[in-house]
Amino acid sequence: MVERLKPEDRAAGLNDLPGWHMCEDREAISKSFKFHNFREAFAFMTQIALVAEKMNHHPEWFNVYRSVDITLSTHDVGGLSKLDLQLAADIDKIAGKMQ
Ligand SMILES: C[C@H](O)[C@H](O)[C@H]1CNC2=NC(N)=NC(=O)C2=N1
Repeated sequence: MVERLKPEDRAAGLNDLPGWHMCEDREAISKSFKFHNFREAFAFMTQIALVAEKMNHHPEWFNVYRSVDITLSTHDVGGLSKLDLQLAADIDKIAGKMQ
């Protein structure tokens, strides 16, 4: 069972994830991405979906046209775990490859 991160580990992890920030209303992190068009935004989401399935750790996200807003938290622990930091890093890697 994955553990909820201690505040210091959460802060350290976030430091290594530019653009990701803590949500104001809950223990979760979030980042917004913008692409050239819907096709690219959806390709981004498709690649994330494959990684998320492998990890058995799934994003909350909101897509409108070429924007994708992603929120990560670990529902099983009611907060953040190392899985959220891992998935955030993987998401940034996917976004980086698309530019
Ligand atoms: C039973 C199953 O392992 C769990 O529900 C997994 C699936 N995906 C998950 N995704 C996220 N973001 N948090 C979880 O706690 C979680 N738990």
